[in-house]
Amino acid sequence: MARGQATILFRIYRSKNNVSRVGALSSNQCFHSAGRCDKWVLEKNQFGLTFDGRKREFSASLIDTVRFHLPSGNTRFIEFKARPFCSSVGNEGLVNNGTATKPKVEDVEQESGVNFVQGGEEEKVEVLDDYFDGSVISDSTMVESVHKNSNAVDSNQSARFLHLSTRDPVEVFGELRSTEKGAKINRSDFEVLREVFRFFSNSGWAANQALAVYIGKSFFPTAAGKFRSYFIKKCPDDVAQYLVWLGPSDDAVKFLFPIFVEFCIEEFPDEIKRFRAMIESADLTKPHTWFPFARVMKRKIIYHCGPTNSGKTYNALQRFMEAKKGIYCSPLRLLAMEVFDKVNALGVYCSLLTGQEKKLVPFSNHIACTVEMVSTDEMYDVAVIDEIQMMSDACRGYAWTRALLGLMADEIHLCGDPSVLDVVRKICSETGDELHEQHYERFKPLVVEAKTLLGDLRNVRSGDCVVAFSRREIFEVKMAIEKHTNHRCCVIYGALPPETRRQQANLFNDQDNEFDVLVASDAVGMGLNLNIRRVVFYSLSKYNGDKIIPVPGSQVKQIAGRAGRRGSIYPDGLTTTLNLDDLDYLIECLKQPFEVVKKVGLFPFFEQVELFAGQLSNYTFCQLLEKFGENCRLDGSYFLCRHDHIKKVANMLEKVQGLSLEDRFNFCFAPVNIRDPKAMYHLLRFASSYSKNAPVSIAMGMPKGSAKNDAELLDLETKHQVLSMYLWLSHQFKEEVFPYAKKAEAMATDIAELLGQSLTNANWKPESRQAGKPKLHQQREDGYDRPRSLIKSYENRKRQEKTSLPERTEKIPA
Ligand SMILES: Nc1ncnc2c1ncn2[C@@H]1O[C@H](COP(=O)(O)OP(=O)(O)OP(=O)(O)O)[C@@H](O)[C@H]1O
Ligand SMILES: [Mg+2]
Repeated sequence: MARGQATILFRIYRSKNNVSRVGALSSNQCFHSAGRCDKWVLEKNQFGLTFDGRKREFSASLIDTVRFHLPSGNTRFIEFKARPFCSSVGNEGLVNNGTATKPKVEDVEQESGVNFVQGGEEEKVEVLDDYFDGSVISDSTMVESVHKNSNAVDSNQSARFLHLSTRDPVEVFGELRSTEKGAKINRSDFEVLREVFRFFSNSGWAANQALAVYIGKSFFPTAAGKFRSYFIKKCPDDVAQYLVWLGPSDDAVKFLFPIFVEFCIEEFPDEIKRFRAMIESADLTKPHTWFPFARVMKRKIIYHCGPTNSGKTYNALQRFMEAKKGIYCSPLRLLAMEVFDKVNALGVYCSLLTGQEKKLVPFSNHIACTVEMVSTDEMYDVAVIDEIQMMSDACRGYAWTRALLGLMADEIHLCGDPSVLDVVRKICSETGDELHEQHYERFKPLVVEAKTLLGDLRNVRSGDCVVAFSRREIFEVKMAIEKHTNHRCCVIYGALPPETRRQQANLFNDQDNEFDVLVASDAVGMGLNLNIRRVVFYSLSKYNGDKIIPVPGSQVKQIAGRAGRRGSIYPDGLTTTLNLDDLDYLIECLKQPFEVVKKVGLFPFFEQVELFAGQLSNYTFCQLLEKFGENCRLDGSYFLCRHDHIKKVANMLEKVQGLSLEDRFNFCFAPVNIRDPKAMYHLLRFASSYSKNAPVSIAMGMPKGSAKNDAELLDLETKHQVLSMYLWLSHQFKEEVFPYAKKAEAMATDIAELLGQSLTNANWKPESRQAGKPKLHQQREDGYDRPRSLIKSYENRKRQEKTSLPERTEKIPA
């Protein structure tokens, strides 16, 4: 090592009572629940930090700012790229310290004349156990805001308080404890001190850091209040003066915090114990350890990585069919059904398992299932997990994560775009599985037609798929096309049952009929085998349940990529927009590289929720879920999946007496459209009957025929969803309690057929399920509504940057 250089080393001590704890390192001090134990040491220009516990990596993400003193007395700042111990953002919950990230050392070299060398480029901080001889310079750690420039501090005052700022908080606290009565403080100083403590109580940083010693956020204000009374009562004069000098500031908070920790450890051992038990029961860290049987296997993972229409699933399915025993995990019922049909047609016996149906084919060793239904108890030779990028889906991601971590298969084929490749690499290195990557390109490049439809639906052509992002728009487009052209339209959107979507897809694919245009929602982006010549975006904005937003680039890519399919009559894919205004946004989306996903979804098993519930009494199930979300701990590669939908159902079922926690948990996963009051009513009815152990009736009449208007069509959609929910529950719970499953199945089949007939004839104005949803349209006189482009403003901005128009056609390589 060059002269004058120093290496950051971490020495780890086991604490006296062997307690080692996540987040043991606070901003300036090392804490663990047994108290403060650590020291900064410096030897031969090397700087080290003693730390509790065994030799292990710790997360620099838990460190905020560290200021330490070199022997010369110069104050130096080391800023570790900080993340508070507990992230208060979104669903992340507490951040675990499983993986260390490289600290960022800033400004140190310039200020100290000492070069700090960090250990290599890799993400881990090197932890050396053998370096120290234990020589300790001083307890010179102190808290300081990184933003504070020491030059700005009055140097005289600074010198005056130096002994305080560097004092061991244990010592300060010891002094407070042994003092009967503190110094007399004059009124104005007292007011300042009150402000300082108010600032401390309101500090989000302190509340976050307090979690490191298991002071929960709800208890923090109480603890801070008691700390204030205690402190002011016993405060020695020099400490009071120092705080007055610091004033209500981050510096004051960071000075007080370690003393506050000492206070809490002494004053609130029960609260700490309780909160700690709760936190530990909401521990979602190291999810790969949840599947010990999968962990003892040496699995071979093959990632088929590429854009849509590149043969990923095809190749994975070849291995699936060759295997003695295989499982195919699908993102959709529809795709599971398609694989089930295809594989059986090729002579490989295959069963089907979705939430709603179990079709057991005699002698079959293969199974096509939806990803939520995958068994982690069965052994397979080959497993396929399709659309693996869905691991990062905000709501359903956990099902893919669970399949990847838990499947007991010698060979697992993952098919998807490259967005989760990095995370999968990381997961495989944790699980010890062998990862092979196979990269794919589209069979034929996708071509953008820059002419667009010039805002006129009369320019649609045979083989077009017009994509709109609401049910209302879909029907308006269908009506306009059928009114102003000779084309007939098939329709596909999310609320339709898979059978109906399939029937519509077949109608569109079949060349011997007049249905040659497809009008579809984003539901077309995945799963269906469609012969699309050109994907035309009617608009590129959609309602996200809250506001109208531009459709995300990855989704645009996925949908546009449906155009052109190997082996179909349209092997070359084209895409464009209805309006010229939207074109640049489309091109931009297609050119965007796949985003690299950093985190994938997790959701607790029932057993984990049950364990957590054991720590809390008198909480409703919905409140339990909320608390779990607030307090769960996650490793850096995972997020907790959104569960507002689950909470909404949990809330509704609160009034149903006699359901066990497990029943509630299972009912909450029933497939129900929470925005459809009729469907919600039926779910409530099903749960009420179930809780009384009474046979659950369907209590719903069959419609007389196909729909004559949109209200009747909506009714058919709802009826099918309710039947689908009944079937799902019948598989989830005891069949005796849902004795009409066969009848429900027959009714569902008939309704899916009626829906197909209704769509073929539909020529009415659509109604909305939800009143008050913002409209995207402005009425035109020539018979159809034209979307008002939100992309336009975006485009205008872009246009100012560019002067030339796009080329007439543009090839997008992927
Ligand atoms: N080697 C092949 N021989 C014959 N047909 C193929 C071959 N590879 C792919 N195909 C066909 O090309 C089409 C697209 O392939 P596939 O569905 O596997 O693509 P993908 O990359 O999984 O796309 P998606 O994004 O739609 O899931 C399918 O109809 C498939 O049957
Ligand atoms: Mg595929």
